Amino acid sequence: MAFPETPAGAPLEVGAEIELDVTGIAHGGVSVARHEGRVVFVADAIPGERVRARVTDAKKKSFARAVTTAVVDASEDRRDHVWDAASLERDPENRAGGAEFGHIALERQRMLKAEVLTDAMSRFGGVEFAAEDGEDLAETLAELVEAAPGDDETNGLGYRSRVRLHVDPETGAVGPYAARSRRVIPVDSLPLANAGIAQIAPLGDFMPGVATVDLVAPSADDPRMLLGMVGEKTRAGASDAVQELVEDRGFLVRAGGFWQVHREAPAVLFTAVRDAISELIEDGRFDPAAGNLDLYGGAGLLAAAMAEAAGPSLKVTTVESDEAATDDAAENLAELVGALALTARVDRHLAELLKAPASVRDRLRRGTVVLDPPRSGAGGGVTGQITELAPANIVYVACDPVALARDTKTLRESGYELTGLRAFDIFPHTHHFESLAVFERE
Ligand SMILES: C[S@@+](CC[C@H](N)C(=O)[O-])C[C@H]1O[C@@H](n2cnc3c(N)ncnc32)[C@H](O)[C@@H]1O
Repeated sequence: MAFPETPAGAPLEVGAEIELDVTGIAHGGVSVARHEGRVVFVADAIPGERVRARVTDAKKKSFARAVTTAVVDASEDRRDHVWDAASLERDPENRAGGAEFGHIALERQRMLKAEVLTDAMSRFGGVEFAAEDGEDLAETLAELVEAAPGDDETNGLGYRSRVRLHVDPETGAVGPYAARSRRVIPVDSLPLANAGIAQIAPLGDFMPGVATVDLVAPSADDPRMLLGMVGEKTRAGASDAVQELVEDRGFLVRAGGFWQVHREAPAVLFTAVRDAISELIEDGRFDPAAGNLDLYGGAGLLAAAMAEAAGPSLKVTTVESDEAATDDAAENLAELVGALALTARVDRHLAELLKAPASVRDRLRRGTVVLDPPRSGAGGGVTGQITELAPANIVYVACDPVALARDTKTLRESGYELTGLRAFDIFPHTHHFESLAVFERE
C-alpha cells in the first residue's frame, strides 16, 4: 500500500510518510524528532538514526506521533528485533506490543533509560546530575541503570514470570495487544517469558468467552493460567497461594496478586532496599524501634528487606489496600514479632496517623518510610502527608521516573535531601525500569 509524501510546509496528516532525523528519547519508549519545527514522537526508532515514519496522530498543534516503517541511516545499536511479531518487517498496526526496545542493543537500552531518568529528575525534580570523579557524564550515565543478574548472558530474554494475554472478542484468538492499540495480535512465541510460561501459553488457541489470560510461573511452584471470563471481575485461581523464592527466603503470594515480573526483580529490589537501610544504620540514622512503615507493601517483600538489615527486633507496619496481599504479608513476616500488616489505603492510613497522639507522632518522626507505589506514584497528596509526618528517612521505590521526579520536587521543597539514587533494568526490551531513591530529613 502506498502512502502520500508530505510536501514541505504542509500540515502533517495521519497516514503521511515522512523522513525524520531522530535526536532524543522521551518518556514512554518513543524517540523524539522534529518535522518543520513540530516535535514528532516516533516509535521503533533509535536516537541518532534517520528513519522513514508513518504519521499516526496529528491532532495536537504542538506535537505529532509517528511510527518507523523503514530505517534510512541505522544506529550501530540497531539489532534484529528479539521478537519477529514486533519487528519492522510487519506493518506497524500488526506489530505486537510489550517489547518496544527489542530492536536496540541491551547496553544502549540502559543508556536510554538513564537519559530518561536524569532528564525527568532535572526537569520535574530539580536534580542535576554531575559526572563522577575522573569520568565524563556519558560514562556515569552508562552505569546508572544496573542490569539484573543473568540478563547480559541471555540477551535479556526469558525473564518474565508473569504475562497477560488477551482474547479477541470477535474471533476468540489469544495474544498480546498490538503496540499502541487494544487489538489482539496472535503470536507464535513470547521471547520475554520464562520457560514455565512458554510451557503453558495457549498460543494459537481460540478461547471464546474469555477476556484475559494471565500466565503465572512462580519461582518455586507450578506454572498456572488464570482465566478472566468476559463480564466477570474475578479470575479463576487468582486467590490461590503460590510459593516464590527470593534468594533462599520463601514468600507466599496470591497467584493473581502483585509480584515483580522479572525472575530476578524481587531479589534485586530486596537487596537494594536492604543495602539502603544498612547504609542508614551505618550513618546512625535508622531506629529499628521507631514507627517504620512499608507503604504499598504488597506481600511484605520490602518490610522483609528492612528486617534483613535491621534485625529481628525491627518494628514495621506494612500498609496495603488488597486484603489478600495483606494476609500474605502477615504470613511472610510472621517471624518478626514487631511487624504488623494492615489492610488500608495509604492516604487514609496516613490521615489517621496524622491525628495520632504526640508520642506516636514522635515515633513516626524517628522512623523510616519505605514506599513502593503503583505506576502513578505516591502523588502530591500522599507525599505531602509523608512530609507532614516528617520521618527521618524515606526510601522510595518507583516504576515511573516522572512520577518519582515530581514527588522528589515535593520532598526536596519540604526539607528532604536526595542522598541516593539507583536504577535497575528489570524490564529488558521494554522502556520500563525501576528506581530507588533515598531521602534524608535535613
Ligand atoms: C508496586 S506494588 C508493590 C508491592 C510490594 N512492595 C512488592 O515489592 O512486592 C504496589 C502495591 O500497592 C497496592 N496499592 C495500590 N494502591 C494502593 C493504595 N492507594 N493504598 C494501599 N495500597 C495500594 C497494590 O495492591 C500493590 O500491592
